[in-house]
Amino acid sequence: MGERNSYMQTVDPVGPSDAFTVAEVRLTPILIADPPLLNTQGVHQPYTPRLIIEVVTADGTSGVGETYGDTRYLDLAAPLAEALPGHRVTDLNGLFTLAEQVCGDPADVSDSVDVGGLRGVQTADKLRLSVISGFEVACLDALGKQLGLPVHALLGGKVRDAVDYSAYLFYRLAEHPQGQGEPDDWGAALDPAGVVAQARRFADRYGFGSFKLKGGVFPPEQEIAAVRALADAFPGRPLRLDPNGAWSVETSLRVARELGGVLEYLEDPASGTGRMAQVSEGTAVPLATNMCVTTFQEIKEAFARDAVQVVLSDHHYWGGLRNTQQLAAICRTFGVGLSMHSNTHLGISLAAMTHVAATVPNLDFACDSHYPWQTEDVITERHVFTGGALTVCDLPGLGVELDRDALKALHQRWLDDDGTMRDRDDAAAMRKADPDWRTPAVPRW
Ligand SMILES: O=C([O-])C(=O)C[C@H](O)[C@@H](O)C(=O)[O-]
Ligand SMILES: [Mg+2]
Repeated sequence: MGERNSYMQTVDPVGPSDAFTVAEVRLTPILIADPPLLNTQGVHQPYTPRLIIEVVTADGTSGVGETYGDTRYLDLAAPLAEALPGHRVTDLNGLFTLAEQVCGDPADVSDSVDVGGLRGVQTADKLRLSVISGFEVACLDALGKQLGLPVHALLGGKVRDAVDYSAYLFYRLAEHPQGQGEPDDWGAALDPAGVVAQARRFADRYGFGSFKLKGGVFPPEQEIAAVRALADAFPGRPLRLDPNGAWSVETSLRVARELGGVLEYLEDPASGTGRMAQVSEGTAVPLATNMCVTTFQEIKEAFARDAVQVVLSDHHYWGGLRNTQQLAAICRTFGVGLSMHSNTHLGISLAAMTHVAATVPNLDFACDSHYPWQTEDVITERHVFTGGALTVCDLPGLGVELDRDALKALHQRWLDDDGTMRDRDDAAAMRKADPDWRTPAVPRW
């Protein structure tokens, strides 16, 4: 534990040049409560790691960012935090160069599938971009506060005053295996009736008008039945199903045939651009992805083969808010739809998502967000969904304020952890309920 504590680091101010110069960077890894949500890999851990990044400028302005907090991200964030003082928060392009210089040797990263993020194959570039995204958001937040401008204005200005979000439905257990974690009153959702009840509660409480079900958990017939039950309960509402690449091409095509009339899009039915292209060829149901197109390099093949019709952007994946805008422009150019992906996150990331979403003209679909599942936060005022949307904030920066007591408490939880929760591992969490559980081979069905 001792060595890990060094992540809570403060870098001394260096060389005053002007108010925009970064004087100090603080990295605070935290563990946040997460409910027992099921996916094809297993179940969410009772607590999941996030990293909170604070960039303080020479005039004492502090900007905040948030990203993944697993060890492999912390290992890249630490040298970047050390190198950033002396650079300006305006030098966002320089952030990428700096990260390339200090964030380690790409060869050190295995190309295994990223279990926690379910984002396809893990590479050094992807890890580095996810780290940069948190720093970029923190720099933009600081700059916006200094200039008295909201982040969306720094990105060129909002084109909408509210951003629509979709209800993110999960099959789930009533409680974590072995009674760990924080209890909640959602109960289990393991069949169509449970899924509909969960959707009803989301709709009543937050006004969400569209629904996404995380699939790949049960055999496809059961998930088809759940989507049909949703269609009956909410006639005409946009529905999505996302098994995270768990199905074969044949299974994907069968599900597409059966649900063709009710799905807005089918998300990552099969894994990899090749399989997605085969599915796409055989169905008119639009295919969406946050797995086979997650970097600029992956776009060309996927678009050329018409493997996907919708890309789910995610500023953590793509290296920040400005890269998300670039992705949006590419999608617009090629007539590919744009939606927004989410992983377990807190209010800083939701604010960042909302700012960039407000600036993208071709945001064609309501964005995903896990936020309603998160009961803890590090900001003083939680975001409130009204009519399924968030109002775009016009306050300077992101428009959120860090709750330092909450941050301290969640960091303490990270310090107190014996290491088991510091790296998200849904399969390991599932083994607490089923000791024989192994990450299923793909395709699972
Ligand atoms: O749309 C997606 O693929 C996700 O949101 C990936 C996530 O990791 C989700 O499956 C989860 O949190 O279990
Ligand atoms: Mg997905």
